[in-house]
Amino acid sequence: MAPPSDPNRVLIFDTTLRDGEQSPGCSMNLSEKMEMAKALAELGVDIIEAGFPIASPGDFESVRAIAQEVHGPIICALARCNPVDIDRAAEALRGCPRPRIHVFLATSAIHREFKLRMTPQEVIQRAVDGVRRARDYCEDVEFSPEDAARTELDFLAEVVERAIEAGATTLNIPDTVGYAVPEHYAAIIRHLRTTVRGIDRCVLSVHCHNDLGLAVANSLAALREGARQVECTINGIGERAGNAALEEIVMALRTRRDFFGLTTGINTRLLYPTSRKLSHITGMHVQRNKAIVGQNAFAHEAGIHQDGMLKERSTYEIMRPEDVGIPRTELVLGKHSGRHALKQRVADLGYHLTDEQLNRVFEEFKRLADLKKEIYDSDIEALAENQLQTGTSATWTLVGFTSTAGTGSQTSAAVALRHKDGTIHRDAAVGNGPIDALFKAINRITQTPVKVVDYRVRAVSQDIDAQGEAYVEIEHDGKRSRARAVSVDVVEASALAYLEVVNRVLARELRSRLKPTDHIPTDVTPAPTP
Ligand SMILES: CC(=O)SCCNC(=O)CCNC(=O)[C@H](O)C(C)(C)COP(=O)(O)OP(=O)(O)OC[C@H]1O[C@@H](n2cnc3c(N)ncnc32)[C@H](O)[C@@H]1OP(=O)(O)O
Ligand SMILES: CC(C)C(=O)C(=O)O
Ligand SMILES: [Mg+2]
Repeated sequence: MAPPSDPNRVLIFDTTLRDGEQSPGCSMNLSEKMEMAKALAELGVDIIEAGFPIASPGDFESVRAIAQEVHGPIICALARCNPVDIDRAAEALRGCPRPRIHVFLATSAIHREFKLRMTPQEVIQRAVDGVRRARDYCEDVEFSPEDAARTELDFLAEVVERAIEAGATTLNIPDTVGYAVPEHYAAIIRHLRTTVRGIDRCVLSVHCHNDLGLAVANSLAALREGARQVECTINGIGERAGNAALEEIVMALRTRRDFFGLTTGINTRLLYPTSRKLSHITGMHVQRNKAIVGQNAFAHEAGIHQDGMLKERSTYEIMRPEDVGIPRTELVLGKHSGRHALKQRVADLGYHLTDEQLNRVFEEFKRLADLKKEIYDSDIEALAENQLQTGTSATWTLVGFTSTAGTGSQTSAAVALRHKDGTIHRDAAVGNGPIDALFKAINRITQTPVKVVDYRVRAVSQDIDAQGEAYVEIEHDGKRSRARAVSVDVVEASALAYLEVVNRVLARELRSRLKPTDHIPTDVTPAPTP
């Protein structure tokens, strides 16, 4: 592939399905890889490395299917510098409108001596033969001198030059073991750009691992030196500590365009949905404080920050959550929060307190926050109710339920609820699984259909009789409510959490009838990006 006509355009080479899949616990089957490949194409990546066809019949099939069905990006297959690997890669890519074969061979002294057991001259010859064979099949050939960052610089330059002469069109410089630091890696790229003949006709690429937590920093340093393809993965998954995270590189380039002056073709609003899709498929969760896509990436708990955010979001946010596909900034109430954020949340929950009442709620809130890790809306409501004594207590309580589920049979649930007037109401429903059936049965009784936007269960203690915690987040009338409940039975925990949010919706409606006032949204209205 020739370099892009725009010298400032960075090509995003996604290797989630190859290097990412090499993460322990991240193997994907054909249909999962296909689903991810389609999501990556929609995200706007330029190249998808779909797999390593010689690795297994399943990987061969995945590359073949993606090459046939996913159009738009270049589809790339990995091969060692072995004829059999290259032939297999070419076979998997047959019929692909935009194929690329990626051949690699380690060049560092450690790998030459101990792993490959080859002399430097043998390494050069093997690399040249591999690139030539790949070129017999396709015009777009990438070559990677594996462990480049630990390779003698002059030898690295020689191998790269010989690979270009043999027909490589993209030269990728991997920091295979995450050993480089930004200035060092930038110097390697600078050296290659200034000494290797023919390199300006090719795309210079970077591929960094995160063993020292420097994968993104190293990749960005190399882009500053003229590399124009960056290899990365969604959520930074990959061998050991992972690869450079795609979302972090893309948002660094976008947010600091003033500094880098570079662009990508990524639709950034799909970053979060794509990250969620991968977590869902692999079962590998993203840490809460992960940049860009972590649960805390746009959440603020500290009072001083929350106050700043409420006055002007750019005080504490350098990106807008909606630009990465996260619906909104979250002001989380906890022991570090202050009066401004509490006042906003209390108002959002439909309570209208005097300054004196609010001060009392604030004192109680701080006392509670010292005892609890997280403060839920239900806690704030209880504190506000205490001040107002409005009598909007829970409308419905759970009396009991049964649910039936089994292979091949339809799932159903029967529920009994007590209304606060003392009457017992019973109903039943069928659904897609016990939780769906249960929620539907509750809806039939309460006549308060709400939209579930998030639902999760997790064990909160160990062993087979572990307590299960259910988390339910719903949307009603454009407002969100969340609740958690714990029980040894996760279905019961789910029913209790769901009832709590339904009760909250009903209480809010009641309060608005008691004292109609203007709605003050909790969400922070984003200001335009500078
Ligand atoms: C840095 C990277 O991410 S490289 C990609 C790493 N990914 C993977 O290894 C995942 C898929 N791998 C596999 O399924 C298997 O390792 C296979 C099918 C590729 C090979 O399996 P096996 O033939 O049983 O070999 P094994 O993996 O045990 O050893 C690797 C062999 O390849 C050789 N080799 C390693 N890299 C290369 C290369 N780039 N070119 C040629 N030979 C190579 C090794 O020296 C070793 O050769 P030897 O058998 O003569 O000692
Ligand atoms: C195959 C190569 C590019 C690789 O993944 C690495 O060196 O890390
Ligand atoms: Mg790698």
